[in-house]
Amino acid sequence: MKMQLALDDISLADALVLGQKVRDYVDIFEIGSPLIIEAGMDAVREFKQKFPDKEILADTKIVDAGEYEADLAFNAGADYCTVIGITDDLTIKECLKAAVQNEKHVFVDTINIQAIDTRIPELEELGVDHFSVHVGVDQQSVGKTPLETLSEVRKVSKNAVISVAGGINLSTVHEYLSLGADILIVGGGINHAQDPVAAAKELAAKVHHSKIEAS
Ligand SMILES: O=C([C@H](O)CO)[C@H](O)[C@H](O)COP(=O)(O)O
Repeated sequence: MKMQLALDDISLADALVLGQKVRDYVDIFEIGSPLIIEAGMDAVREFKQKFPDKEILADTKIVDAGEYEADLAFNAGADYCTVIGITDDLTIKECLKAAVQNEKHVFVDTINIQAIDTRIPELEELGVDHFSVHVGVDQQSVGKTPLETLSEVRKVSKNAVISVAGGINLSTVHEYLSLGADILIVGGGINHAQDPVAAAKELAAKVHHSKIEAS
């Protein structure tokens, strides 16, 4: 299992400093949506340049102009971008087209998909093979977690790469280790920890010792 660090409510300068300190523990650096809004694709470019041995995910959360926006992320050096699963199939297909052209990948974010059992097969029919099971920060504030959706997606997905995100931290990580995700995403659980480097180290030890390997 891989660990992805989501860099969300942090400045680009601070993110680069944190990235340097935790680089040994992190497999994928995620340039989070708030950081993209603040710093744009320069954040992706800077991370790719400073950490060429790491995978970079741009959490673009695309909802329209799929090919154009996905290209922005790939051209900046992202290995992955994200598109919202409840958006139009045309947009999903345009993102997939950009991914194929750039030899990169698109994660479809499951945020707010109501019917997992029908939407996941529909998306796989379009060619989707990467899902990010995600409960956003606003839904987390009313007690939601991605646990149930992760089990559902694992059950209905044919063979996709699956990541999981939404309030995962040192106290809750054990609940996710055996549920079949390939990538565990942590944002606040590291960034907001009292000691972010120690939290990253401890989380990585658990995640990397989990039996499930990312493809
Ligand atoms: O995608 C995210 C969210 O929508 C804010 O952009 C976060 O990166 C994701 O939820 C992981 O962060 P935590 O929930 O703080 O672990």
